[in-house]
Amino acid sequence: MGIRLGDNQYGKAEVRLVHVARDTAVHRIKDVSVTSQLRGDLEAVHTAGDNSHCLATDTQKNTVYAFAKENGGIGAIEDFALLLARHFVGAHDYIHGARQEIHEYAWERIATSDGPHDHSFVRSGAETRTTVVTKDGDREWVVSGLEGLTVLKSTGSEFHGYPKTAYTTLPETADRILATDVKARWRYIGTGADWDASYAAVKALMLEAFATTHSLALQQTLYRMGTAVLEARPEIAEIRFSMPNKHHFLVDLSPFGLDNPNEVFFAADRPYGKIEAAVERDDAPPAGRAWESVPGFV
Ligand SMILES: O=c1[nH]c(=O)c2[nH]c(=O)[nH]c2[nH]1
Repeated sequence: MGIRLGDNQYGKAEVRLVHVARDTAVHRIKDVSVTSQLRGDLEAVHTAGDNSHCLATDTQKNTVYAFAKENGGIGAIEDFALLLARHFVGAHDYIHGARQEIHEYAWERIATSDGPHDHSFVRSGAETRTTVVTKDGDREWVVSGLEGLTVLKSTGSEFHGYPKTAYTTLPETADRILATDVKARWRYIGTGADWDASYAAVKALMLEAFATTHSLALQQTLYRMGTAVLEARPEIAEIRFSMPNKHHFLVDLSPFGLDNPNEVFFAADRPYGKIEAAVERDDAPPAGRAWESVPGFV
C-alpha cells in the first residue's frame, strides 16, 4: 500500500493588526485580521520533520506586522494581501503559492459636539469586508466579499405557490418580513481593480436590489442582487451568496382579543432557511484556484 502527502498549506491564522496613520493630528485607523498560508516544496517537513523549507508561521506573522510599517499602512486589503502573497512566493524559492485572507472591521470617527473627533472611534455596526488572494506561481486570483450585512424589509415580500405535501404546514403569505445577513464573495477579473471603489459600489448595488425587489422568494432577491452587481461592474466575474432567511413569525394575539395585521412578530433565531447560489457571467474567465479554501459557498 502506498501512502502519500496530499494538498497542504500552512501559516498563521487571524493575525490581528491595527494600523494607526498618525502623520497628522487627525488619525486614521485600519483594523484587520490576516490569515497567511503558504504552499510549496513542503513534502519533507511532513514526511521527515525536515524544516529547511518551513518558513515558520511565526515569521509569517512578523512579516504581516513589518509590512504594515514598511508599506506605510495597509491600504486596500486586496493590495495588502497581494503584497504579502507576492513577497512570500517571490522571496523564497521553495514557496510556490500563497493564500492570504484578510477581514477588515470598520470604525467611524466619534461625532462630538465639536465635530468628528481626531482620534476617537466607534466600531460601526456594519459588515466585515473580506478578501482572499490566492497565488499559484505566476497566477493570481482575488475573491473579495462581505459578511454580516444585516438587512430587513417590513413589507414587499411574499411567499406562496410552493408544493404542498403531507408535511407542509407553512401558510402562504402575500406580505411578510424579509430579513437576512448577507454573506457574499465575488471573484475579480484580474488584479488591478480600484478595490475601495468597487467594494463601495457592490455593497450599494446589493442594498439597492434588496430594497427595490418586490420579493417572491429570498432566492429571487439573491439572484437580483447578483445580477445588479454583474450588470454594473465589469471587473467582477461572478458573485456567490450565502444568506439565512431570518424568519419572523406573526404572533397570535387572538387569545387577548387583539388582531395582528402584520405588526407584532416573533423574531426566531433558529432554525433559519439557508439560501445559497452563485451568479455568473457566462463569458467569465475560468475560476482556476480562486475558490479553493473559501468555505461556505456553493
Ligand atoms: O424565500 C423563501 N424561500 C424558501 O425556499 C422558503 N422556504 C420556506 O419555508 N420559506 C421560504 N422563503
